[in-house]
Amino acid sequence: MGAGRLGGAVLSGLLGSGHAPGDVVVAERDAGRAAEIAARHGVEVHPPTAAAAKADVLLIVVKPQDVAALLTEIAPVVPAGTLVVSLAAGVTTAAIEQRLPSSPPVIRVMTNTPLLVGEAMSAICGGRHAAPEHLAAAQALLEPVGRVTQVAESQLDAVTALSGSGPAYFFYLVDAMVEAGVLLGLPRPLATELVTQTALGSARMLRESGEHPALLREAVTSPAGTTVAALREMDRRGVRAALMDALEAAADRSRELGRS
Ligand SMILES: NC(=O)C1=CN([C@@H]2O[C@H](COP(=O)(O)OP(=O)(O)OC[C@H]3O[C@@H](n4cnc5c(N)ncnc54)[C@H](OP(=O)(O)O)[C@@H]3O)[C@@H](O)[C@H]2O)C=CC1
Ligand SMILES: O=C(O)[C@@H]1CCC=N1
Repeated sequence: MGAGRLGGAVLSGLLGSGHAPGDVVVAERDAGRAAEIAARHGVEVHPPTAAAAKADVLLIVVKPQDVAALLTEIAPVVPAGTLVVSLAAGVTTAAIEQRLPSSPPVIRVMTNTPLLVGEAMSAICGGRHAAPEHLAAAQALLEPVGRVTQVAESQLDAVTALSGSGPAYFFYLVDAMVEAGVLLGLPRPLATELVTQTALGSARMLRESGEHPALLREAVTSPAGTTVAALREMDRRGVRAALMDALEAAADRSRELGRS
């Protein structure tokens, strides 16, 4: 349900990880996107009620503000045994359960767009009617497109602020660093290559060394060198405090979306 930016990525991820196009039905209200998706992926596209009535697993990937209206529309046709998996930020399992009289098991997911390259970070939790096998089913669905961890629902607003929105922060940083490279006189393609490979290499070091990021940072920071000159400037400008405030704002917004 919903094949926008994230829904489209989920669809590509599912098909790329071996789900047959014939096993997937998409509901997308933007007619142009619906036609494009049907043509590109060879999946059936139906209105929400027709799609929901057929689903063993119902993936909700519409904007948080659209979840209530969608659930109201499909509630009469969702079979009792359907596994409902919501990827919407902020919307609680209780809010979803409340709108579905068939009391289906509900799993709430916070994933992120690196799903497109098989490197998603997904966190999942179960609602009132979700049993371990439902969590396992959601985990199996998401594992082919990245890592999956189980969390308490009370942690999901923080998870959203860290890994859900996280790719945007890294892209923002990369964009700013490339711009700095241009300021320093480098051609944009070269600056982009330098920063992208540096981001990839740094991420691999974090994962593969298991070292604390502060130690990895220290190893780059030579006495009276270039790195410490840059880091002092970042500290002077309050970059660390700005990041804390920014992530707090994201978590607050996630909570707010849950109330709308
Ligand atoms: N983008 C991201 O990185 C992440 C997003 N999310 C969550 O994923 C969800 C989707 O986000 P995103 O993909 O960015 O949003 P988009 O607006 O790109 O996609 C949502 C799509 O759902 C369609 N839609 C809305 N209501 C219905 C309906 N009743 N039936 C069928 N289709 C419908 C929308 O159509 P229309 O354009 O007409 O409204 C739109 O195409 C959100 O809940 C968000 O919180 C979670 C983690 C990461
Ligand atoms: O910006 C948003 O609200 C969504 C949720 C996490 C990432 N994108």
